[in-house]
Amino acid sequence: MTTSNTGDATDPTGNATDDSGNPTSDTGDATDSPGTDADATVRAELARLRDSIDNIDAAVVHMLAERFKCTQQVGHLKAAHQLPPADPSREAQQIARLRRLAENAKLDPAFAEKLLNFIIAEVIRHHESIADGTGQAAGATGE
Ligand SMILES: C=C(O[C@@H]1C=C(C(=O)O)C=C[C@H]1O)C(=O)O
Repeated sequence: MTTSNTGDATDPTGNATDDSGNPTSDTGDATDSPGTDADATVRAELARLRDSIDNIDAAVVHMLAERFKCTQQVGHLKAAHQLPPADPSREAQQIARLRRLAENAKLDPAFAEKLLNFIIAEVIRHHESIADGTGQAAGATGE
């Protein structure tokens, strides 16, 4: 719910809800309204799906953290051997591969490409900082 919302919304069944998603017209008696059971079912399904979304988001964060630990090491290796921060031919291979994986997984390949480019741009920024001496020390985790 946004903070700018002043009026009551309706839930997915069209019933009036308050800002917490609770029915405003329901007296709380499970037997008095035909909409009550449906409301509870919808809320339970929404909560179940949101639990899965939260688990997936946590997995994404942990996987990204592991990826950045690897790329930080690559950055130090490159800086130590005067290699350039970016490697466009490697990136082209990764993008082609990720687009194929996305298509097979029924994920929009253009979205997958944008996401990878966003991540790689951040990695290259880190590598540039490591090379110019303003980056994170080797082995530092920030924890
Ligand atoms: C991590 C590297 O450095 C850069 C970042 C990449 C990435 O985040 O996957 C890929 C290529 C490089 O532009 C690398 O060269 O492998």
